[in-house]
Amino acid sequence: MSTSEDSLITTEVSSERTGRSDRPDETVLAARDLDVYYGDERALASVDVEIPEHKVTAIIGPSGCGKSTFLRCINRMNDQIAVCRVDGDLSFHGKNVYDDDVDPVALRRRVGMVFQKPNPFPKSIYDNVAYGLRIQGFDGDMDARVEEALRGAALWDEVKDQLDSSGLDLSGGQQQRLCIARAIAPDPEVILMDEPTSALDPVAASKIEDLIDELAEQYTVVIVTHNMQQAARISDKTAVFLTGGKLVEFNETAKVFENPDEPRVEEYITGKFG
Ligand SMILES: Nc1ncnc2c1ncn2[C@@H]1O[C@H](COP(=O)(O)OP(=O)(O)OP(=O)(O)O)[C@@H](O)[C@H]1O
Repeated sequence: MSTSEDSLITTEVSSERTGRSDRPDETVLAARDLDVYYGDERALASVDVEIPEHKVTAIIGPSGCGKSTFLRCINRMNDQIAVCRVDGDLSFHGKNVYDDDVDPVALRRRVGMVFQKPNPFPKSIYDNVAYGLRIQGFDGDMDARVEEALRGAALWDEVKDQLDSSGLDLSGGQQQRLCIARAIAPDPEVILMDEPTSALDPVAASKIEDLIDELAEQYTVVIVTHNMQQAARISDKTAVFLTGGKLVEFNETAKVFENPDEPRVEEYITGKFG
């Protein structure tokens, strides 16, 4: 097993994440014995994990190991896949989100999502951000909320004079920040991100990484990434899924990257497979 002097990847694990790492963990999401099937195929197998509030949790692992499936369970996006079946418990503040009395639309208001490919609506920048608020029947100061969300997504200064232009006319990185503004406008507690930078150039990706660091002050962030350097740079906790949909290691990011408990995780992180 490696020691901290013999780190598994070249990127340093940041230990100074604006004081977040020193805060004790308060569980906001917990999976217990979570199984997910697509028809007869099991995509997640007995997953147990506790995701802490106001921190960044990275989900890593080889292709097809169930990372996106796990993310989509959290806000019940898997409901839209007819063959998908979920067993076990996935609780948000102690309430199983799969209980009959949970309204998935209300859940998604509290657990927002940002996807791999920026997907703004073919609407103005303003209307993209206002969209979710209008659906909610928000009757407060819309201009102020739109500005606040765009500022929160580090986009306001770039777009404040063109709020009526189409969101589709922005660059890829700006479009992704617009999608983040759209996700935070309804003031969720959790933001799920499924490979949010993989379609972006390195400069745009780096801006999103900085933004994720800021967002974690206010929100709980769960991010799926294929990029291990990114996971090491931006996350407080790392969950490693391996083939068969098993969560094989979950710990502080520094521990996972510098001295993992599981030999298979070390092999994965050092690029021996995956
Ligand atoms: N809509 C679906 N219908 C049927 N099977 C699916 C569906 N979505 C995912 N699967 C299967 O579930 C397993 C896990 O897929 P998932 O997309 O969650 O993995 P992943 O780790 O996110 O993969 P990647 O890194 O390639 O995006 C795979 O075997 C995949 O084929």
